[in-house]
Amino acid sequence: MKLYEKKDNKFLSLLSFSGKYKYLTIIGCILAGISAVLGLIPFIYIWKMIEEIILVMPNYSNAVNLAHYGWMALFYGILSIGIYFVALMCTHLSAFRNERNMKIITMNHLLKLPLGFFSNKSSGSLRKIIDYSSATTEGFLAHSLPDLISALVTPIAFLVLLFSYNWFFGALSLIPMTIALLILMPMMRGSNKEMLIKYQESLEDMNSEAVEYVRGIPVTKTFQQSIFSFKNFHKTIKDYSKFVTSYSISCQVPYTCFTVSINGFFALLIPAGILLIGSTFNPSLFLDLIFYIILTPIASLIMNKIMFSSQNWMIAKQSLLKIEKILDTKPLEESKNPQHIKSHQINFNNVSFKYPGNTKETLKNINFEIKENETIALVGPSGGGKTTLATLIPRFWDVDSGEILIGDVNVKNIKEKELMKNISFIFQKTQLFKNSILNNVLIAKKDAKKSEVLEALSAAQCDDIIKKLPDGIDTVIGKSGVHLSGGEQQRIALARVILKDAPIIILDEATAFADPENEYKIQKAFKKITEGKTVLIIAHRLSTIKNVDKILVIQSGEIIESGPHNELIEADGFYKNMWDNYNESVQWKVKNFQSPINLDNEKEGV
Ligand SMILES: Nc1ncnc2c1ncn2[C@@H]1O[C@H](COP(=O)(O)OP(=O)(O)OP(=O)(O)O)[C@@H](O)[C@H]1O
Repeated sequence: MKLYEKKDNKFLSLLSFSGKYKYLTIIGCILAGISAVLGLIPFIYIWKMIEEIILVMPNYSNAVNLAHYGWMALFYGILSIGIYFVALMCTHLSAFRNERNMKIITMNHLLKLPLGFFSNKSSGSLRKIIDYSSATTEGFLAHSLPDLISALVTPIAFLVLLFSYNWFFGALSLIPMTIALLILMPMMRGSNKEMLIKYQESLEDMNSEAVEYVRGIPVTKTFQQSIFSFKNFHKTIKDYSKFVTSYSISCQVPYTCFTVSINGFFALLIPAGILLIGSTFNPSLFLDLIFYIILTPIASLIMNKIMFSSQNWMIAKQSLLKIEKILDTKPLEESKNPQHIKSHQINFNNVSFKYPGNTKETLKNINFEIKENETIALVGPSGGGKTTLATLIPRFWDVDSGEILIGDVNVKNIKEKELMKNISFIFQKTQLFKNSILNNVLIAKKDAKKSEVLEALSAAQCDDIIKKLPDGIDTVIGKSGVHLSGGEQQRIALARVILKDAPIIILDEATAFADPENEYKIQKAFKKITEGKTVLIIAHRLSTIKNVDKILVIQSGEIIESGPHNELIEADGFYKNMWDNYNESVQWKVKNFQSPINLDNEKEGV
């Protein structure tokens, strides 16, 4: 049976996550309905006991059926609870399966999504969607659904009972119930439904601003902006409180009327009963009245169950929609006839691309070639599209038109595993795990020997880092007292790339190495990594790319100039202007700071 099928009916969509366990949900619901009906029977026996007592008054010894009625009430009460227990077991088993499958299906789908999808979403927000959504839908299926079914089934049995004893009292009891239903229905639909969605959204906004506020405390303190920084968080709290107040006020009248009507049976029944019974005592009429006084409070229980279960369904439905949004994101297409890479030359042929949801193209008609073992640099103004262009090679996104070839094979026809094996992508922002340095590097090549890892670390200029750590390469990063600077983290990440030894290197040169010594070492490691490889480097410091084979100048998603450094300088165009500005800024830096780096190194590239 296929797990998860998107359907227009969201309840069926949700249930499909349970697979064949969905039948347990159905059985659970049927049992919950039976239990609800059986739960009414003890009330009849209690009433019968009262009836017998009243009819034999004052000769109580004649009340011979009391014990039988009592046992029957107890029997049906226990039977009803027992069946409800089994019903809950069934719905729980199915709900647990549903939660588990929802998590597995969503996580599996995430693994198939283009890597670019994750650049738009924080891992925290994805985790929250998956955890929170599966937990709320589990809660609904396990508890609220059987409650809702029993609350819907009970009124039918209840109505039969109401009219089988005394139609007048039955009709009278029905008036507050009908009023309550009429109030409840609009509360569960239309603007109130939207209000509930908005309520959830404003709660989420407030929570994420709270996280943002706590995360930003060091920055805001540095700039002594505590009140300013609190403004956003304060605004979400105020918005939330404003919303909740107006929501509560809007519910005030209908909810009060609802509560009054579901609890107001007595206000109608007792005076009506007294009027009907009149001055001459009619025991049969009096008994009917007692019966309705015993029975009608069940109605308020039913109404409350309907209200809370419907609310929980609305929340579960919103959660399901969030999961469906992730599942609707198209995974990368796997080629039916995958081909192997024969060389490591890269070609961009008429490539155009725009980000999902954007109207403007980020890259327009890009054409260039990187021959095997050549190094090409991308330069240009911020936001021009350099990173976007580089991320298209390892298929973070698929191109909208044109093609990207590696060794004459379209990247779309290369198996993901082979593509990833052949490319190392060095990001500006390093991601190290809270694990030992050894395991952090081993991610690049699981079966590598310790000596290979040490060699890679040494080539990545990490010897000084390892030496100062208490347990050498077995030191766990992030453990108390073990902290690596940004530059040191970058060097550990470079060791991974050296160990992986992929023939194609895509390198996003970091700009934020504050420490000149780190910067020098990283440049040295970069040199080692790129030897004999096909390299695409996104350069921010022009000195490092002076000797590359070709430089592409990207502006507004287009290649506006291309060629080696000297040719571009001679052309006296955009690049020449960038180069002059860059040199000016280097001179300015040297004048203002006593950098320990040799200026020759800086200008010639290392
Ligand atoms: N994930 C994304 N979703 C939507 N738009 C994006 C995304 N990433 C980048 N962009 C947009 O694409 C354009 C190009 O961005 P890109 O990061 O490729 O530029 P860049 O030249 O690498 O900039 P920088 O030098 O500052 O890193 C920008 O306008 C940016 O806002």
